[in-house]
Amino acid sequence: MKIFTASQIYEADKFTINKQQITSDALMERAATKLFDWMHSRLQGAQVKIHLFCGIGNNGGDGVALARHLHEHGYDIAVYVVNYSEKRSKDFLINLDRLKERKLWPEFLDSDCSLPEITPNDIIVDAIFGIGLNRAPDAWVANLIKHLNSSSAFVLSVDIPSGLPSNRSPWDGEHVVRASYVLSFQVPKLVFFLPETGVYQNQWEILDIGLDSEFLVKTDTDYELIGRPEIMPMYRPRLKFSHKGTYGHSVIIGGSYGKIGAVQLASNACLSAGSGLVTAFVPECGYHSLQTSIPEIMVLTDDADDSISEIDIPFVPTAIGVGMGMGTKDETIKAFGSFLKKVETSIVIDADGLNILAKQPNLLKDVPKQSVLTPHPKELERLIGKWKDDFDKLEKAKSFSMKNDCIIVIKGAHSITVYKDKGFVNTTGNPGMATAGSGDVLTGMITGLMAQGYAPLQAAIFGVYLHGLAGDVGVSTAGYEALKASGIIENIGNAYMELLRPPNKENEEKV
Ligand SMILES: NC(=O)C1=CN([C@@H]2O[C@H](COP(=O)(O)OP(=O)(O)OC[C@H]3O[C@@H](n4cnc5c(N)ncnc54)[C@H](OP(=O)(O)O)[C@@H]3O)[C@@H](O)[C@H]2O)[C@@H](O)CC1
Ligand SMILES: [K+]
Repeated sequence: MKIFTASQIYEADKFTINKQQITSDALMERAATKLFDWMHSRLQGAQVKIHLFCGIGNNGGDGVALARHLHEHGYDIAVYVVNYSEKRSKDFLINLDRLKERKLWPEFLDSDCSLPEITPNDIIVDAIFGIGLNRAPDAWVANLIKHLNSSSAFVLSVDIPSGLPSNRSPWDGEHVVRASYVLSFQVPKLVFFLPETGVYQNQWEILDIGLDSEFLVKTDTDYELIGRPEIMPMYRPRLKFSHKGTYGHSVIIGGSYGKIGAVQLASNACLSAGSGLVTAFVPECGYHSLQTSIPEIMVLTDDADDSISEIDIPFVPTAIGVGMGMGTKDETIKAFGSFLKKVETSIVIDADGLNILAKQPNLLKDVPKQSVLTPHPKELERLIGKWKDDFDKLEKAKSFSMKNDCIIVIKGAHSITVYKDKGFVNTTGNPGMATAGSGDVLTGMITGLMAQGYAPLQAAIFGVYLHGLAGDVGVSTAGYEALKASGIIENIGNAYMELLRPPNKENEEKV
C-alpha cells in the first residue's frame, strides 16, 4: 500500500472532486459517515459521554459533521470548537451551520476558557488538527492537548493525532494528542511507523473514503507499506523437478571466540529460509560447536583460532552473508578488506561487517553493487552519521544508498528497507523480537533468499517480512518475553505456511 505525503493527499482530494463531480463538502460527508459507522457499529447506541474537540479547518469539519450523525442517533455528545484561528474552512462552516440548525450549540474554546471536565470512562474524539498542521500549536491549545492526554479517557483521533505533523517530528512531544486509536482517511501516514512519532498512537485503521483510484494507482510515492498483498507476488515457489543445487549455496562468514552462536543462528536461518546448501566460514574455535549443533551445514575454518584473519572460500557461493560476531580486530579488518576486493556479486553485510565499513569508509567502494546492509540503530549512526530526527535519518539513509548503490535495512519496530529514493515499510514483527541474535537470523534469511534467486532488494523486503512473521507466529506460543532468536528460526516454516494460507481458509474450516 502506498504511503502518500500530505500534499499528495490534497492532490488526491482535488482530483477526486473533479473526476467524480462532487463537492468538497460531499467528500467530508463521506469521511464523517465512515467515522460514524465505525463508532456506531462498536457502541451500538451506548450512552457513554462523547466529547468531540473540533478545530476550525477540515479536520474540525469532519468532527463537527460526525457530531451531527452521533446526535441524530441519540448519542450523548458534547461538542467543543477549538477556536485557534479566524481562518475557518468553508466546509467546517457548512457543517457548523448544520449543527446549529439542529439546535446544537458547541462550546467555543479559546485562550481564556476553562478546560472541560472529562472522566476516564468518557470517549474523546480528537478532530483539532489534521494533516494541515504546519506550526507548533499555541500555548493554550497545547495546554488543552495535555489536558486531554491526562484524562485517561479513550481517545479516537480523526486522520492523525492532533499536534503531530505529517512530515517532521513534533515541536514538543507533550503537545501531541496520545491517541488510543486513529481512524486515518484512505492511506496510512508515514509518521505512524517511525520510532519517534509512532508512539503517539496505539492503533490505526484506514477508512476508505473513495479517493479516486486512478490517482492512487498512478501516483508514485517515496514510501510503500509492505503487507501480504505486496509480498505474495515476490514469492518464488519451489519447483517439483528441482534439487538442492537449484536453491543455491550460501556462505555465512563471521564469528570469533565466544561469538560463534551468531554464525550458528545465521546459518540455521539461512537453511530454514530455503537455501539449498549452507557453508559457515568461522575461526577454528567454532568448528566443533557448528558441526554438532547443525548437522545440515558444512563448515570451513580460518587458520586462526579465535578470530577471522583470512577469508578463503574455495568455490563461488551463490550468496554470502558476512559480519555477525566477527569482531573488529586489525587482522579481521584486513581480511574483510581483501575479501571485499575479491567478491563480485551482491552480499549481505551485518554487525561487525558494518562497523568495519564505518571505521574504514574507504572500503565502501569495494562493496559489490546492490549489497544489503542490515544495521541496528547504533550501526546505522556509525555509517550515516547522527540525525536530527527520523525524517532526517531516512533522508541520510537514502543518500547513502544512492551514493553507494546499496540496500539498507533500517531495523526497528517497523523495519524500513531503503533503496535509493524509495523506502519499504514492514508491517510484521513484534517487541518479542527485540532479543539477542534476532538480527543474525535476519541476515541469514536474506542470504538464504538471495541464494534461491531473489534479487537483493526483493530478498531484503521479503526477508524482513518473513522474519517478522516468524516472530509473530513465535510469540503466539512463546510470549513476548520468552521468544528467542532460535524460536524465530523454528517458526520460519510456519511463517511460509502462514504466507501461503489462502485468506479464507479459516472461514472454510469453521463451516
Ligand atoms: N483529502 C482527504 O483525505 C480529506 C481530508 N479531510 C480532512 O481534512 C484534513 C485537513 O484539513 P485542513 O487542510 O483544513 O487542515 P487542518 O489540519 O484541519 O488544519 C486547519 C488549518 O489550521 C492552520 N494551522 C496549522 N497549524 C496551526 C497551528 N499550529 N495553529 C493554528 N492554526 C494552524 C492551517 O492553516 P493556515 O493558518 O496555515 O493557513 C490549517 O490549514 C484532514 O486531516 C482530514 O481530516 C476530510 O475532510 C475529507 C477529505
Ligand atoms: K486529529
